[in-house]
Amino acid sequence: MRLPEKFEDRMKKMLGDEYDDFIKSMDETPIFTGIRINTSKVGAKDAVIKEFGELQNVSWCSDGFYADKSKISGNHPYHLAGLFYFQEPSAMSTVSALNIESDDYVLDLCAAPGGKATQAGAFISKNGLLVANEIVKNRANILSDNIDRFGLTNAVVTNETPQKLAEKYVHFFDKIIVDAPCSGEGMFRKEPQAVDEWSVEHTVSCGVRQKHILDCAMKMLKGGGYIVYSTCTFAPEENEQVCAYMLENYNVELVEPNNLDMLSKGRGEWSNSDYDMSKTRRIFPHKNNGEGHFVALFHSLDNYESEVSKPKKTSMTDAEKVYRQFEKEFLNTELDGEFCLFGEQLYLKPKCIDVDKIKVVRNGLNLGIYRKNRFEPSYALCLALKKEDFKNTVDFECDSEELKKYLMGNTVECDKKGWCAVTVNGYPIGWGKASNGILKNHFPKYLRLKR
Ligand SMILES: C[S@@+](CC[C@H](N)C(=O)[O-])C[C@H]1O[C@@H](n2cnc3c(N)ncnc32)[C@H](O)[C@@H]1O
Repeated sequence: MRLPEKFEDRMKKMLGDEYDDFIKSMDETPIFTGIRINTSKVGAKDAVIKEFGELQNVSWCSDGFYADKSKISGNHPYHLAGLFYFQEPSAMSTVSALNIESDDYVLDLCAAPGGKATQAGAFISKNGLLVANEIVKNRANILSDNIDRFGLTNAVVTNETPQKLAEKYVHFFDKIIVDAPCSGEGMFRKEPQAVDEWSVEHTVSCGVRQKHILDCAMKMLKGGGYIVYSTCTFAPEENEQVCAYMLENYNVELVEPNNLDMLSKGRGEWSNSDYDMSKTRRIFPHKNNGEGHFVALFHSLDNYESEVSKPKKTSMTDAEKVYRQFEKEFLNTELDGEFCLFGEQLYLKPKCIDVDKIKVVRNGLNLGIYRKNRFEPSYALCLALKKEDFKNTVDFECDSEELKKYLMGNTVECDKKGWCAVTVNGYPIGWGKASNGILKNHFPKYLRLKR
Protein backbone atom coordinates (compact mmCIF):
# COMPACT_ATOMS: atom_id res chain seq x y z
CA MET A 1 0.00 0.00 0.00
CA ARG A 2 1.35 3.46 -0.91
CA LEU A 3 1.26 5.63 2.20
CA PRO A 4 2.05 9.35 2.57
CA GLU A 5 5.73 9.86 3.40
CA LYS A 6 4.99 12.19 6.29
CA PHE A 7 2.60 9.64 7.79
CA GLU A 8 5.30 6.95 7.59
CA ASP A 9 7.90 9.27 9.14
CA ARG A 10 5.61 10.11 12.04
CA MET A 11 4.66 6.46 12.66
CA LYS A 12 8.38 5.50 12.61
CA LYS A 13 9.04 8.10 15.30
CA MET A 14 6.04 6.99 17.33
CA LEU A 15 6.60 3.23 17.14
CA GLY A 16 10.40 2.81 17.03
CA ASP A 17 11.19 -0.95 17.00
CA GLU A 18 7.55 -1.85 16.40
CA TYR A 19 7.36 0.11 13.16
CA ASP A 20 8.32 -2.79 10.85
CA ASP A 21 5.52 -4.98 12.24
CA PHE A 22 3.09 -2.09 11.93
CA ILE A 23 3.93 -1.34 8.30
CA LYS A 24 3.79 -5.05 7.40
CA SER A 25 0.31 -5.25 8.92
CA MET A 26 -0.86 -2.41 6.66
CA ASP A 27 -0.49 -4.78 3.68
CA GLU A 28 -0.42 -8.30 4.97
CA THR A 29 -2.88 -8.65 7.84
CA PRO A 30 -6.39 -9.43 6.55
CA ILE A 31 -8.97 -6.64 6.94
CA PHE A 32 -11.11 -7.20 10.05
CA THR A 33 -14.89 -7.29 9.68
CA GLY A 34 -17.50 -8.26 12.21
CA ILE A 35 -21.08 -8.37 13.39
CA ARG A 36 -22.51 -7.26 16.70
CA ILE A 37 -25.55 -8.94 18.21
CA ASN A 38 -28.61 -6.91 19.19
CA THR A 39 -28.71 -7.63 22.92
CA SER A 40 -32.22 -6.20 23.24
CA LYS A 41 -33.59 -9.20 21.27
CA VAL A 42 -33.79 -12.16 23.62
CA GLY A 43 -31.93 -15.21 22.29
CA ALA A 44 -30.46 -13.35 19.29
CA LYS A 45 -26.91 -14.54 19.97
CA ASP A 46 -27.92 -18.22 19.98
CA ALA A 47 -30.09 -17.79 16.90
CA VAL A 48 -27.23 -16.13 14.96
CA ILE A 49 -24.70 -18.78 16.01
CA LYS A 50 -27.13 -21.55 15.07
CA GLU A 51 -27.56 -19.95 11.64
CA PHE A 52 -23.94 -19.05 10.82
CA GLY A 53 -22.00 -21.54 12.96
CA GLU A 54 -19.53 -20.75 15.77
CA LEU A 55 -17.93 -17.34 15.27
CA GLN A 56 -14.82 -16.00 16.98
CA ASN A 57 -15.65 -13.53 19.75
CA VAL A 58 -14.17 -10.02 19.74
CA SER A 59 -12.26 -9.98 23.04
CA TRP A 60 -13.31 -6.41 24.00
CA CYS A 61 -17.01 -6.84 23.19
CA SER A 62 -18.94 -9.85 24.47
CA ASP A 63 -21.62 -9.38 21.78
CA GLY A 64 -19.20 -8.86 18.90
CA PHE A 65 -17.93 -11.54 16.53
CA TYR A 66 -15.52 -11.68 13.62
CA ALA A 67 -17.48 -12.47 10.48
CA ASP A 68 -16.64 -12.67 6.84
CA LYS A 69 -18.81 -10.02 5.18
CA SER A 70 -18.79 -11.91 1.89
CA LYS A 71 -20.51 -14.85 3.64
CA ILE A 72 -23.16 -12.96 5.63
CA SER A 73 -25.42 -10.72 3.59
CA GLY A 74 -27.27 -7.57 4.61
CA ASN A 75 -30.30 -9.21 2.99
CA HIS A 76 -30.22 -12.11 5.44
CA PRO A 77 -33.61 -12.25 7.26
CA TYR A 78 -31.85 -11.95 10.65
CA HIS A 79 -30.21 -8.72 9.52
CA LEU A 80 -33.55 -7.37 8.26
CA ALA A 81 -35.13 -8.39 11.58
CA GLY A 82 -32.46 -6.42 13.48
CA LEU A 83 -30.71 -9.34 15.17
CA PHE A 84 -27.25 -8.03 14.30
CA TYR A 85 -25.32 -5.07 12.91
CA PHE A 86 -22.23 -5.15 10.67
CA GLN A 87 -19.48 -3.36 12.56
CA GLU A 88 -15.71 -3.20 12.34
CA PRO A 89 -14.48 -4.98 15.53
CA SER A 90 -12.37 -2.08 16.87
CA ALA A 91 -15.40 0.21 16.64
CA MET A 92 -17.17 -2.03 19.19
CA SER A 93 -14.71 -0.92 21.88
CA THR A 94 -16.14 2.60 22.30
CA VAL A 95 -19.48 1.57 23.84
CA SER A 96 -17.92 -1.45 25.60
CA ALA A 97 -15.77 1.08 27.49
CA LEU A 98 -18.77 3.01 28.79
CA ASN A 99 -20.82 0.58 30.91
CA ILE A 100 -24.29 1.91 30.08
CA GLU A 101 -27.07 1.33 32.64
CA SER A 102 -30.67 0.83 31.62
CA ASP A 103 -31.94 4.14 33.05
CA ASP A 104 -29.11 6.32 31.73
CA TYR A 105 -29.75 9.33 29.53
CA VAL A 106 -27.19 8.80 26.76
CA LEU A 107 -26.23 11.16 23.94
CA ASP A 108 -24.33 9.96 20.88
CA LEU A 109 -23.17 13.25 19.41
CA CYS A 110 -21.66 12.01 16.11
CA ALA A 111 -23.84 8.99 15.56
CA ALA A 112 -24.31 8.06 11.87
CA PRO A 113 -24.56 5.44 10.53
CA GLY A 114 -25.38 4.12 13.98
CA GLY A 115 -22.90 1.43 15.06
CA LYS A 116 -22.33 2.91 18.49
CA ALA A 117 -25.87 4.27 18.86
CA THR A 118 -27.47 0.86 18.24
CA GLN A 119 -24.96 -0.78 20.59
CA ALA A 120 -25.72 1.76 23.33
CA GLY A 121 -29.48 1.82 22.67
CA ALA A 122 -29.78 -1.94 23.20
CA PHE A 123 -28.89 -1.42 26.90
CA ILE A 124 -31.45 1.34 27.51
CA SER A 125 -34.89 0.60 28.96
CA LYS A 126 -38.01 2.76 28.91
CA ASN A 127 -36.68 4.61 31.96
CA GLY A 128 -33.59 5.68 30.04
CA LEU A 129 -33.09 7.70 26.88
CA LEU A 130 -30.90 7.63 23.79
CA VAL A 131 -30.42 10.79 21.74
CA ALA A 132 -28.50 9.96 18.57
CA ASN A 133 -27.38 13.07 16.71
CA GLU A 134 -25.91 13.42 13.23
CA ILE A 135 -24.97 16.73 11.64
CA VAL A 136 -25.34 15.55 7.99
CA LYS A 137 -29.01 15.20 7.02
CA ASN A 138 -28.88 12.17 4.72
CA ARG A 139 -26.62 10.36 7.19
CA ALA A 140 -29.13 11.17 9.95
CA ASN A 141 -31.83 9.40 7.91
CA ILE A 142 -29.66 6.27 7.60
CA LEU A 143 -29.03 6.45 11.35
CA SER A 144 -32.76 6.61 11.99
CA ASP A 145 -33.41 3.56 9.74
CA ASN A 146 -30.77 1.57 11.64
CA ILE A 147 -32.36 2.53 14.97
CA ASP A 148 -35.76 1.44 13.64
CA ARG A 149 -34.30 -1.87 12.47
CA PHE A 150 -32.80 -2.46 15.92
CA GLY A 151 -36.28 -2.03 17.44
CA LEU A 152 -35.18 0.73 19.83
CA THR A 153 -38.05 2.58 21.49
CA ASN A 154 -36.79 5.36 23.76
CA ALA A 155 -34.53 6.77 21.08
CA VAL A 156 -34.62 10.21 19.48
CA VAL A 157 -32.64 11.03 16.33
CA THR A 158 -31.64 14.66 15.83
CA ASN A 159 -29.90 16.46 12.96
CA GLU A 160 -28.14 19.32 14.66
CA THR A 161 -24.78 20.91 15.28
CA PRO A 162 -23.23 20.06 18.64
CA GLN A 163 -23.50 23.79 19.62
CA LYS A 164 -27.25 23.87 19.05
CA LEU A 165 -27.77 20.82 21.26
CA ALA A 166 -25.42 22.26 23.90
CA GLU A 167 -27.53 25.43 24.17
CA LYS A 168 -30.62 23.39 24.96
CA TYR A 169 -29.55 20.36 26.96
CA VAL A 170 -27.36 21.87 29.69
CA HIS A 171 -25.97 19.14 32.01
CA PHE A 172 -28.74 16.78 30.91
CA PHE A 173 -26.95 13.55 29.96
CA ASP A 174 -25.39 10.88 32.19
CA LYS A 175 -23.19 9.53 29.42
CA ILE A 176 -22.04 11.00 26.12
CA ILE A 177 -20.41 9.24 23.18
CA VAL A 178 -18.09 11.37 21.03
CA ASP A 179 -16.98 9.07 18.23
CA ALA A 180 -15.41 12.02 16.51
CA PRO A 181 -14.93 12.80 12.81
CA CYS A 182 -11.19 12.17 12.32
CA SER A 183 -8.41 11.79 9.77
CA GLY A 184 -9.22 8.07 9.51
CA GLU A 185 -5.67 6.65 9.45
CA GLY A 186 -7.05 3.47 10.98
CA MET A 187 -9.23 3.08 7.87
CA PHE A 188 -6.31 3.27 5.38
CA ARG A 189 -6.40 -0.52 4.95
CA LYS A 190 -10.15 -0.55 4.28
CA GLU A 191 -10.71 2.73 2.46
CA PRO A 192 -7.80 3.74 0.20
CA GLN A 193 -9.47 7.12 -0.42
CA ALA A 194 -8.64 8.03 3.22
CA VAL A 195 -4.96 7.85 2.13
CA ASP A 196 -5.55 10.42 -0.65
CA GLU A 197 -7.32 12.80 1.73
CA TRP A 198 -4.58 12.62 4.36
CA SER A 199 -2.27 15.53 5.22
CA VAL A 200 -0.56 16.77 8.37
CA GLU A 201 -2.79 19.86 8.24
CA HIS A 202 -5.86 17.64 8.11
CA THR A 203 -4.89 15.75 11.29
CA VAL A 204 -4.35 19.10 13.04
CA SER A 205 -7.68 20.53 11.89
CA CYS A 206 -9.46 17.31 12.92
CA GLY A 207 -7.94 17.73 16.40
CA VAL A 208 -9.27 21.30 16.60
CA ARG A 209 -12.75 20.17 15.52
CA GLN A 210 -12.74 17.35 18.06
CA LYS A 211 -11.90 19.77 20.88
CA HIS A 212 -14.83 21.93 19.84
CA ILE A 213 -17.20 18.92 19.80
CA LEU A 214 -15.94 17.90 23.26
CA ASP A 215 -16.47 21.49 24.54
CA CYS A 216 -20.12 21.09 23.52
CA ALA A 217 -20.32 17.63 25.08
CA MET A 218 -18.99 19.02 28.38
CA LYS A 219 -21.84 21.57 28.47
CA MET A 220 -24.37 18.74 28.16
CA LEU A 221 -22.80 16.34 30.66
CA LYS A 222 -24.32 15.94 34.13
CA GLY A 223 -21.98 16.43 37.06
CA GLY A 224 -20.38 13.03 37.76
CA GLY A 225 -21.19 11.82 34.24
CA TYR A 226 -18.95 10.11 31.67
CA ILE A 227 -17.79 10.97 28.15
CA VAL A 228 -16.29 8.29 25.96
CA TYR A 229 -14.16 9.83 23.21
CA SER A 230 -12.96 7.70 20.30
CA THR A 231 -11.39 8.03 16.87
CA CYS A 232 -10.24 5.64 14.15
CA THR A 233 -6.88 7.30 13.66
CA PHE A 234 -3.33 6.91 14.96
CA ALA A 235 -2.56 10.65 14.92
CA PRO A 236 -1.58 11.97 18.39
CA GLU A 237 -2.83 15.45 17.38
CA GLU A 238 -6.31 13.91 17.58
CA ASN A 239 -5.97 11.38 20.39
CA GLU A 240 -3.62 11.96 23.32
CA GLN A 241 -3.34 15.67 22.53
CA VAL A 242 -7.11 16.10 22.57
CA CYS A 243 -7.20 14.24 25.91
CA ALA A 244 -4.54 16.60 27.28
CA TYR A 245 -6.76 19.55 26.20
CA MET A 246 -9.68 18.05 28.15
CA LEU A 247 -7.59 17.55 31.30
CA GLU A 248 -6.18 21.07 31.00
CA ASN A 249 -9.54 22.80 30.52
CA TYR A 250 -12.13 20.83 32.47
CA ASN A 251 -12.65 19.32 35.89
CA VAL A 252 -12.42 15.75 34.56
CA GLU A 253 -10.25 12.71 35.10
CA LEU A 254 -9.35 9.88 32.76
CA VAL A 255 -10.62 6.57 34.14
CA GLU A 256 -9.90 2.99 33.14
CA PRO A 257 -12.29 2.10 30.32
CA ASN A 258 -14.43 -0.98 31.01
CA ASN A 259 -13.60 -4.23 29.18
CA LEU A 260 -10.47 -2.95 27.40
CA ASP A 261 -7.61 -4.29 29.56
CA MET A 262 -6.21 -6.33 26.66
CA LEU A 263 -5.51 -3.25 24.52
CA SER A 264 -2.36 -1.08 24.34
CA LYS A 265 -2.21 1.98 26.55
CA GLY A 266 -2.07 5.48 25.09
CA ARG A 267 1.20 7.29 25.60
CA GLY A 268 1.88 10.40 27.67
CA GLU A 269 4.86 11.31 25.47
CA TRP A 270 2.55 11.60 22.44
CA SER A 271 0.34 14.11 24.27
CA ASN A 272 2.72 17.12 24.22
CA SER A 273 2.04 17.42 27.96
CA ASP A 274 2.92 15.88 31.30
CA TYR A 275 -0.43 14.15 31.65
CA ASP A 276 -0.52 10.40 32.19
CA MET A 277 -2.30 8.71 29.25
CA SER A 278 -2.02 5.15 30.48
CA LYS A 279 -5.77 4.92 31.04
CA THR A 280 -6.50 5.59 27.35
CA ARG A 281 -6.44 2.72 24.88
CA ARG A 282 -5.15 2.19 21.36
CA ILE A 283 -5.82 -0.57 18.85
CA PHE A 284 -3.12 -1.31 16.25
CA PRO A 285 -3.64 -3.94 13.51
CA HIS A 286 -0.18 -5.44 14.21
CA LYS A 287 -1.09 -6.03 17.88
CA ASN A 288 -4.84 -6.69 18.01
CA ASN A 289 -7.39 -8.15 15.63
CA GLY A 290 -8.90 -4.81 14.67
CA GLU A 291 -8.32 -1.69 12.58
CA GLY A 292 -6.67 1.40 14.13
CA HIS A 293 -8.67 2.96 16.96
CA PHE A 294 -8.33 5.13 20.07
CA VAL A 295 -10.61 5.22 23.16
CA ALA A 296 -10.59 7.42 26.26
CA LEU A 297 -13.13 7.55 29.09
CA PHE A 298 -13.54 10.83 30.99
CA HIS A 299 -15.32 11.16 34.32
CA SER A 300 -16.67 14.56 35.35
CA LEU A 301 -15.61 15.66 38.84
CA ASP A 302 -18.25 18.43 38.90
CA ASN A 303 -21.63 18.19 40.57
CA TYR A 304 -23.87 20.27 38.31
CA GLU A 305 -27.61 19.68 38.38
CA SER A 306 -29.52 19.40 35.12
CA GLU A 307 -30.91 22.75 33.95
CA VAL A 308 -33.40 21.22 31.55
CA SER A 309 -37.11 21.35 32.32
CA LYS A 310 -39.29 18.34 31.49
CA PRO A 311 -41.87 18.74 28.68
CA LYS A 312 -45.50 19.33 29.62
CA LYS A 313 -47.89 16.43 29.33
CA THR A 314 -50.14 16.65 26.28
CA SER A 315 -53.78 15.57 26.27
CA MET A 316 -55.07 12.55 24.38
CA THR A 317 -55.50 13.27 20.67
CA ASP A 318 -57.76 11.60 18.09
CA ALA A 319 -54.66 9.90 16.66
CA GLU A 320 -53.88 8.32 20.03
CA LYS A 321 -57.47 7.12 20.36
CA VAL A 322 -57.29 5.47 16.93
CA TYR A 323 -53.92 3.91 17.82
CA ARG A 324 -55.32 2.57 21.12
CA GLN A 325 -58.14 0.96 19.15
CA PHE A 326 -55.58 -0.72 16.84
CA GLU A 327 -53.60 -1.81 19.91
CA LYS A 328 -56.67 -3.39 21.50
CA GLU A 329 -57.53 -5.28 18.34
CA PHE A 330 -54.10 -6.51 17.26
CA LEU A 331 -51.61 -6.34 20.14
CA ASN A 332 -51.24 -7.94 23.55
CA THR A 333 -49.28 -5.01 24.93
CA GLU A 334 -50.08 -1.42 25.87
CA LEU A 335 -47.35 1.07 25.03
CA ASP A 336 -46.54 3.71 27.59
CA GLY A 337 -45.42 7.20 26.55
CA GLU A 338 -46.58 10.47 25.05
CA PHE A 339 -48.03 10.55 21.57
CA CYS A 340 -47.15 13.16 18.98
CA LEU A 341 -48.06 13.64 15.36
CA PHE A 342 -45.51 14.85 12.74
CA GLY A 343 -47.63 15.38 9.64
CA GLU A 344 -49.28 11.99 9.28
CA GLN A 345 -46.60 10.08 11.23
CA LEU A 346 -47.58 9.14 14.76
CA TYR A 347 -44.74 8.82 17.30
CA LEU A 348 -44.50 7.56 20.84
CA LYS A 349 -42.03 10.02 22.23
CA PRO A 350 -39.89 9.63 25.33
CA LYS A 351 -41.50 11.49 28.26
CA CYS A 352 -38.31 13.03 29.55
CA ILE A 353 -37.08 15.21 26.70
CA ASP A 354 -38.35 18.37 25.05
CA VAL A 355 -37.29 18.74 21.40
CA ASP A 356 -38.85 22.14 20.72
CA LYS A 357 -36.71 24.08 18.15
CA ILE A 358 -34.45 21.08 17.55
CA LYS A 359 -34.31 19.39 14.11
CA VAL A 360 -35.69 15.95 14.82
CA VAL A 361 -35.64 13.02 12.41
CA ARG A 362 -37.21 10.51 14.80
CA ASN A 363 -39.01 11.66 17.91
CA GLY A 364 -39.08 8.31 19.66
CA LEU A 365 -40.77 5.26 18.19
CA ASN A 366 -42.57 5.75 14.88
CA LEU A 367 -45.86 3.93 15.45
CA GLY A 368 -47.26 4.37 11.98
CA ILE A 369 -49.41 6.56 9.75
CA TYR A 370 -52.57 8.23 11.00
CA ARG A 371 -54.69 9.26 8.03
CA LYS A 372 -58.43 9.97 7.73
CA ASN A 373 -59.11 8.49 11.15
CA ARG A 374 -57.34 5.24 10.24
CA PHE A 375 -54.05 3.85 11.46
CA GLU A 376 -51.43 1.85 9.56
CA PRO A 377 -48.63 0.40 11.73
CA SER A 378 -44.96 0.97 10.84
CA TYR A 379 -42.01 -1.36 10.31
CA ALA A 380 -40.35 0.34 13.33
CA LEU A 381 -43.30 -0.63 15.57
CA CYS A 382 -43.21 -4.22 14.33
CA LEU A 383 -39.47 -4.53 15.05
CA ALA A 384 -39.81 -2.93 18.48
CA LEU A 385 -42.24 -5.66 19.63
CA LYS A 386 -41.77 -9.29 20.57
CA LYS A 387 -43.65 -12.20 19.00
CA GLU A 388 -45.88 -12.56 22.08
CA ASP A 389 -46.93 -8.89 21.80
CA PHE A 390 -48.92 -9.61 18.61
CA LYS A 391 -52.35 -11.22 18.47
CA ASN A 392 -51.64 -12.50 14.92
CA THR A 393 -48.33 -13.85 13.67
CA VAL A 394 -47.18 -15.99 10.80
CA ASP A 395 -43.77 -17.57 11.34
CA PHE A 396 -41.23 -18.71 8.74
CA GLU A 397 -37.78 -20.32 8.80
CA CYS A 398 -34.82 -18.28 7.47
CA ASP A 399 -34.57 -20.29 4.25
CA SER A 400 -38.29 -20.68 3.59
CA GLU A 401 -39.57 -19.89 0.08
CA GLU A 402 -42.64 -18.19 1.62
CA LEU A 403 -40.42 -15.80 3.59
CA LYS A 404 -38.44 -15.01 0.44
CA LYS A 405 -41.71 -14.25 -1.37
CA TYR A 406 -42.74 -11.94 1.49
CA LEU A 407 -39.38 -10.12 1.54
CA MET A 408 -39.70 -9.57 -2.23
CA GLY A 409 -43.01 -7.81 -1.68
CA ASN A 410 -45.40 -10.59 -2.70
CA THR A 411 -48.51 -11.85 -0.97
CA VAL A 412 -48.32 -15.08 1.02
CA GLU A 413 -50.93 -17.48 2.30
CA CYS A 414 -52.28 -16.78 5.79
CA ASP A 415 -55.35 -17.93 7.71
CA LYS A 416 -55.45 -14.92 10.09
CA LYS A 417 -57.58 -11.79 9.85
CA GLY A 418 -56.35 -8.20 9.96
CA TRP A 419 -52.89 -6.88 10.88
CA CYS A 420 -50.44 -9.73 11.34
CA ALA A 421 -46.70 -9.75 12.11
CA VAL A 422 -44.48 -11.87 9.91
CA THR A 423 -41.75 -13.43 12.05
CA VAL A 424 -38.59 -15.33 11.21
CA ASN A 425 -37.98 -18.07 13.77
CA GLY A 426 -40.01 -15.94 16.19
CA TYR A 427 -38.35 -12.55 15.44
CA PRO A 428 -40.69 -9.91 13.94
CA ILE A 429 -39.59 -8.73 10.49
CA GLY A 430 -42.58 -6.82 9.07
CA TRP A 431 -46.34 -6.46 8.76
CA GLY A 432 -48.95 -7.92 6.53
CA LYS A 433 -52.72 -7.52 6.46
CA ALA A 434 -54.65 -10.74 6.18
CA SER A 435 -58.03 -11.44 4.64
CA ASN A 436 -59.56 -14.34 2.72
CA GLY A 437 -56.54 -16.60 3.22
CA ILE A 438 -54.06 -14.05 1.79
CA LEU A 439 -51.57 -11.79 3.57
CA LYS A 440 -51.24 -8.47 1.77
CA ASN A 441 -47.63 -7.33 1.87
CA HIS A 442 -46.64 -4.34 4.05
CA PHE A 443 -42.87 -4.99 4.12
CA PRO A 444 -41.23 -1.58 3.44
CA LYS A 445 -40.64 -1.04 -0.30
CA TYR A 446 -37.11 0.31 0.24
CA LEU A 447 -36.04 -2.93 1.92
CA ARG A 448 -37.60 -5.40 -0.50
CA LEU A 449 -35.31 -8.00 -2.01
CA LYS A 450 -34.85 -7.93 -5.78
CA ARG A 451 -34.29 -11.68 -6.12
C1 LIG B 1 -16.70 8.46 12.95
S1 LIG B 1 -18.19 8.98 12.29
C2 LIG B 1 -19.35 8.34 13.43
C3 LIG B 1 -19.61 6.86 13.32
C4 LIG B 1 -20.71 6.42 14.25
N1 LIG B 1 -20.44 6.79 15.61
C5 LIG B 1 -20.97 4.93 14.19
O1 LIG B 1 -20.56 4.20 15.07
O2 LIG B 1 -21.63 4.47 13.25
C6 LIG B 1 -18.24 10.68 12.67
C7 LIG B 1 -19.52 11.39 12.33
O3 LIG B 1 -19.38 12.76 12.73
C8 LIG B 1 -20.08 13.57 11.82
N2 LIG B 1 -19.52 14.94 11.86
C9 LIG B 1 -18.77 15.59 10.95
N3 LIG B 1 -18.49 16.83 11.36
C10 LIG B 1 -19.07 17.00 12.54
C11 LIG B 1 -19.15 18.08 13.48
N4 LIG B 1 -18.54 19.23 13.25
N5 LIG B 1 -19.85 17.90 14.60
C12 LIG B 1 -20.46 16.72 14.84
N6 LIG B 1 -20.41 15.67 14.01
C13 LIG B 1 -19.73 15.80 12.88
C14 LIG B 1 -19.86 12.89 10.48
O4 LIG B 1 -20.88 13.25 9.56
C15 LIG B 1 -19.87 11.41 10.85
O5 LIG B 1 -21.15 10.86 10.67
